[in-house]
Amino acid sequence: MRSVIRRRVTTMISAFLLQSPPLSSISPKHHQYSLLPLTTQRFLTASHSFRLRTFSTRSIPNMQDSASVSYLSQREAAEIDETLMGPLGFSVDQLMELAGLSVATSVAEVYKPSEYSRVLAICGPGNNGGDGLVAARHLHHFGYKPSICYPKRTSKPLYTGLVTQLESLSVPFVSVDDLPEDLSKDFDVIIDAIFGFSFHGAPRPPFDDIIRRLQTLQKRPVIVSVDIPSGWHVEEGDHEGGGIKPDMLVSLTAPKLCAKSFSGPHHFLGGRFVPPSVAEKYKLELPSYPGTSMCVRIGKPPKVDISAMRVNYVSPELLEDQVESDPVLQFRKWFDEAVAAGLRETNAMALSTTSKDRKPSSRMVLLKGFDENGFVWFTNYESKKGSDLSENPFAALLFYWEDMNRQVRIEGPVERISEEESENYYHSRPRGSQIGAIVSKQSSVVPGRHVLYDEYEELTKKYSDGSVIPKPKNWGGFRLKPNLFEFWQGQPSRLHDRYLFTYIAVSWRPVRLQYSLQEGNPAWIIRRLAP
Ligand SMILES: NC(=O)C1=CN([C@@H]2O[C@H](COP(=O)(O)OP(=O)(O)OC[C@H]3O[C@@H](n4cnc5c(N)ncnc54)[C@H](OP(=O)(O)O)[C@@H]3O)[C@@H](O)[C@H]2O)[C@H](O)CC1
Ligand SMILES: Cc1cc2nc3c(=O)[nH]c(=O)nc-3n(C[C@H](O)[C@H](O)[C@H](O)COP(=O)(O)O)c2cc1C
Ligand SMILES: Cc1ncc(COP(=O)(O)O)c(C=O)c1O
Ligand SMILES: [K+]
Repeated sequence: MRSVIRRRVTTMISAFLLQSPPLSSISPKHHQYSLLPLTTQRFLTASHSFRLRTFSTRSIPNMQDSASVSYLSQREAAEIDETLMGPLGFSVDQLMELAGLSVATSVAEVYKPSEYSRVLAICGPGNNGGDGLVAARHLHHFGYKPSICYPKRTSKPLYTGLVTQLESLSVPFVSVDDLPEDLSKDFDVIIDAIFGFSFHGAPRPPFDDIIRRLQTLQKRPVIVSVDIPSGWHVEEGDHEGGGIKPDMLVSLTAPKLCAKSFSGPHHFLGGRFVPPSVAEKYKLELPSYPGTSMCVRIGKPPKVDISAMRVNYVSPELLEDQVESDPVLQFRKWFDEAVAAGLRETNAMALSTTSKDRKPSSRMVLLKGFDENGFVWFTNYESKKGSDLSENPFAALLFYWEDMNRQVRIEGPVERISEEESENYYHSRPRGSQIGAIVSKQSSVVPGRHVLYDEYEELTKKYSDGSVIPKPKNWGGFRLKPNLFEFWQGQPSRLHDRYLFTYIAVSWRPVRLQYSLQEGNPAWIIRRLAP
């Protein structure tokens, strides 16, 4: 019996894959690099002079050209939905869960709960409304305070289950009559989950009135539309004008044709469940999703007002008795925490040097070790920083661990490490990087990339037998011996915690200290600084 069912399902899937004609209106533009991820394609088309390189998906924003993403008609959207839930074995609950999660993660990418906690999800009678219920549940778990307006409930177990789940989280349900006239007083974000791709005709009560209120609000919360801005024609968009103007649209599976006329700042796609067979069959051009994310930004990068860009840092307080008396220990603690938090390149630091004419310059380098003797990095001694340091052997290091609202400054004299230490480190590096260090006369002018590549190829051949690649004399490490540290922990309203550690020769004793010497490490003086 089971094998008969399996055979039937297999036949259905093959029939679906082989027979259904591709959707005419979504035929992709011919693309020279169509087998590459879209991000790479864009990179290649934009700049042919660069060689192909792979990006870590976490490292570049996924902003796709809207032209390179497929749009679906109403019929096509419904057909894909049926296919997913038919031969491809998905259930509606599953797709709704994935859709709602994609909406919640998209909201969380743009509207942080610290500023946009009060969310109202207005849910319609169909699956679009169900997506709104699921999104509200996830937003609750992400730290938002959602409320639900769900005037036309259905009695299907899927929906009653979603309502029960929200009620068990004490998420309030508000009736249309109880909604405040001015929605911006009570809500920071409105999730428009009223109508999705099955909307037709003109909105009927009570949704006509709700949509009218969303259109006409003067001062309003941000509006996030799920799949379709409610009231818009699924293909023509806001063809009569005067429809709602969402700030964010989260398209599901693939954007519908109406999304072409979406001009708001944030267009996201949540469809990280579309099997490749569906994308291939319907010739869908879909962006790649970054990392483990359920959503990806599509459309044009948002226009930003740089002067209004700011983050209000919210962190646990850092009080006097919480900082270590030994700054190297304190650094280790924060460094370990940053590594544990999964920050990328925790050891990347800005290194500032000055030349003999006292002009400063900064660049990033990688910290390769630290202890009570100092902080070590490697470079070319004949580079700009190398010559600066021979002219003025003092430097400043700066770490910024953004996700943790933390900054560390370190200053002090610098010296070269021993040849032996440099040799050891050099030979621990990948062979390609060792050859790279020979090839690069760092900070000198190069006529073109080919010069570097030619020499690199030549040396790669030369050392292809695995023999030792000699370290160039001018390549090695520097060690900064700190006489100053500052640990900075971002706090709300710019009232940050800052602790300055200064190294005082033991023979010298300051008279008035704002913060006393601590036992065990008499040489370091710790003072709190005003932010
Ligand atoms: N694979 C996917 O793309 C997924 C999509 N999901 C979400 O599902 C919606 C589509 O859901 P569906 O249930 O088919 O339709 P809607 O939510 O758009 O709404 C249908 C209900 O709305 C009523 N309706 C339609 N027009 C009107 C109107 N003018 N006024 C009032 N009410 C209207 C309709 O009633 P009818 O009596 O008119 O039939 C229905 O009750 C899609 O957009 C996604 O959000 C899945 O959740 C995940 C997978
Ligand atoms: C994250 C990051 C880490 C880097 N690490 C090093 C490094 O450890 N050593 C190095 O010589 N250059 C490193 N670089 C390159 C430098 O920033 C810089 O371009 C190069 O050293 C030349 O600098 P200079 O001309 O000021 O000497 C790094 C760049 C980045 C973005
Ligand atoms: C030119 C150069 N040298 C050295 C380094 C240090 O890193 P590693 O020794 O891990 O290659 C970097 C890191 O980006 C670099 O760009
Ligand atoms: K909607």
